[in-house]
Amino acid sequence: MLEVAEVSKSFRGLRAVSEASLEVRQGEIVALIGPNGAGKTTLFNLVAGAMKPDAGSIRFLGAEIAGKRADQVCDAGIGRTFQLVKPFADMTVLENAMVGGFRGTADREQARERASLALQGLDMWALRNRPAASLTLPDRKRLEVARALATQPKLLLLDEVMAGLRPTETDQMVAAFRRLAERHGITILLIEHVMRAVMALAQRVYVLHHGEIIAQGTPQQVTQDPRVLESYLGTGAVH
Ligand SMILES: Nc1ncnc2c1ncn2[C@@H]1O[C@H](COP(=O)(O)OP(=O)(O)OP(=O)(O)O)[C@@H](O)[C@H]1O
Repeated sequence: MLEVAEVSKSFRGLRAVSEASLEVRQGEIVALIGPNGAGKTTLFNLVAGAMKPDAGSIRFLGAEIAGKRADQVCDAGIGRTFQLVKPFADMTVLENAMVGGFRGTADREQARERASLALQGLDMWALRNRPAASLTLPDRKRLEVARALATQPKLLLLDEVMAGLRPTETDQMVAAFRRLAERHGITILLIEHVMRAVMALAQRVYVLHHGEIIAQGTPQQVTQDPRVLESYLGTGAVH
């Protein structure tokens, strides 16, 4: 479904992503892990059209999307969340989710329907009339996912949506993503530091370090890889 091939991106001489390649198949849940500053969000930004790669190719469903604008990538079927969640505070939960629901349509009812489905899928329906400003951090994170889901993506990019959650809250979100994948066939690529979630969710994991993919495999394989232990998991930086 997604094929990232030898993609690079530098910022004034700093090579944030260096010839990185990865692929996500239809129906998979794949995790991208690595230390702070490894280039994970930059790689997401390249896929999602927020930035243009200096080199390399990014194909989605067989079509080249490298260098396309964010709205074009979204229209092609890739939804994303942002690490810093900033809902429209005065709008309700439903209205915030509807912002995603208007992708490719100006029909208010259609947007409401998509947003409602997204909120139900994340067990947030009961909160629909609350102002977003009143939400707790975990609920703001879920709302960010709901907004992305309401765009009805084929591929969902999740950027650290479980950071700051308690273990029980993490488990609830993991269960919600499992349901989404199983019932709605959504494919997920997630950046995550919470290894509890990675181990429970991901079928395959890529490890990024200094912009390079240094390991890939099942969660069990990568967590036993000496390079991964040295650069990341052994550092005590993960939960
Ligand atoms: N727009 C930008 N301009 C300049 N440098 C940037 C920009 N975005 C990212 N960087 C730099 O690129 C490197 C990779 O950053 P990135 O945010 O992609 O890492 P990350 O793996 O997502 O980290 P974290 O886990 O902390 O979110 C860092 O050194 C960062 O400072």
